[in-house]
Amino acid sequence: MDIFEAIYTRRTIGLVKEDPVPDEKIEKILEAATYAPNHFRTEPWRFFVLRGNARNRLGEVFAEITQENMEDAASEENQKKIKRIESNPLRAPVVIGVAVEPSSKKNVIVKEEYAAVNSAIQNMLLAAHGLGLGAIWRTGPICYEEKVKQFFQLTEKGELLAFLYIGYPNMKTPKVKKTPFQNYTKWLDS
Ligand SMILES: Cc1cc2nc3c(=O)[nH]c(=O)nc-3n(C[C@H](O)[C@H](O)[C@H](O)COP(=O)(O)O)c2cc1C
Repeated sequence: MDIFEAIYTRRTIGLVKEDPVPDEKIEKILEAATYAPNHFRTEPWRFFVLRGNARNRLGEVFAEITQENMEDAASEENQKKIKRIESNPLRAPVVIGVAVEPSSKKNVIVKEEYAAVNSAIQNMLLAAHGLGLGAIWRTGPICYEEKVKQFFQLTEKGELLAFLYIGYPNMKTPKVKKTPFQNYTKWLDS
């Protein structure tokens, strides 16, 4: 796929089939991630490929966090919400957690470590699209909870930046209207 075709036709695909994704495709996505720019070549990305029951284990962590943050977790409505959130990681056959582990090398600016990982994530989304897969980048406050960090055994400085839910698309590609770049651009020539 031509690079511009990939960029212009990639859309967030929130609904995917349960069909498994071959390891080779997952590996290509991970490899694409590692080609992202990263200042001082710190390679601050960490990947966690969750499939099968690992997704249930993540769901249990989501449920615990949700429950702890509720005033009345026992109410019928809240119990339903907890169950729904617990099942969230089952929405795709593959969930890749992408985290940043900022390097402690001299001169490294932490913000830039985040920038590198976010660039890697975009590479992953484009690679998934190029391989005929659908993907959605999911976050929300739960992403940044201590228990999620513990689940992935991140260091104190580490942070989970994305859950990429990946599978074969099970929805029509949404149409989006993009704001022309002119609206956000100033050309400075002198
Ligand atoms: C940092 C980040 C976090 C996101 N988190 C979510 C999320 O939690 N749930 C969701 O539905 N989409 C999430 N998205 C995806 C955006 O909603 C999506 O990219 C946006 O709607 C534009 O659609 P497009 O990707 O098809 O252009 C996230 C995107 C980014 C960059």
